[in-house]
Amino acid sequence: MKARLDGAELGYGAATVLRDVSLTLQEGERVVLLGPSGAGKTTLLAAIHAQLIARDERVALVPQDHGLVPQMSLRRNVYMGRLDDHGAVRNLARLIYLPRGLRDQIAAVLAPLGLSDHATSPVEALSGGQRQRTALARALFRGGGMLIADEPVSAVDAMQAAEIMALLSARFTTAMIALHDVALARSFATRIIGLRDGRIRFDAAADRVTDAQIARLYG
Ligand SMILES: Nc1ncnc2c1ncn2[C@@H]1O[C@H](COP(=O)(O)OP(=O)(O)OP(=O)(O)O)[C@@H](O)[C@H]1O
Repeated sequence: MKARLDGAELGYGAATVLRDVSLTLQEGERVVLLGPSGAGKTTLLAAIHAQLIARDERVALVPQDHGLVPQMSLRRNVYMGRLDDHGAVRNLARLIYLPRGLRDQIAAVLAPLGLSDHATSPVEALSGGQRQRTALARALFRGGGMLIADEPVSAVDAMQAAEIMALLSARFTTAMIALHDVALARSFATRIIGLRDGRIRFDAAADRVTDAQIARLYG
């Protein structure tokens, strides 16, 4: 068992966003969260992330806003996926001078994401799609037992999105990802959770979720 919520109320301060959330996430599941804007997908991802972090599990995270440092190079931002593996002094030294071995490891992650030509560019000079792929590269470089990602392919074209989701599937056996593209969700997920108006509306194996159930989330 990776994570579990049992009748949880999730929200911010006194404001409850999701009520009565019960779910268990098992190793090997690829869960996609679907639901309209504001339904609580980010809130649920944050709750699962907090639980895993509290248990010292290694999680690769792709936040919706990417969480990049704009003034630093793409490859230094990717390096930051492993900051918590080392103390401050070593990190500072590496952020000033990235040793050859690490540059090579980062290059291997950049290549399949089409970012090789931009390794030394500052993130602020990248396009929206390139920034999103930088955040994905950082997650791949970090690795770990689970991926948590919030709309990780919203800024790339459909072809790239499918390729990236396949890459993520190959690298992470367990994942929870918020998506808005239903077709992509169906091709990636082993399980789909539908959220609407502060509640889980359905939670089932992907091949058992009907198009009508999904349409009702957005209707
Ligand atoms: N930091 C916060 N403080 C207070 N309320 C918040 C905060 N973050 C989100 N909310 C509220 O919680 C609700 C759910 O937001 P959340 O970001 O989880 O939805 P979402 O399904 O991820 O939406 P989107 O698809 O637009 O990213 C919204 O009503 C939002 O306004």
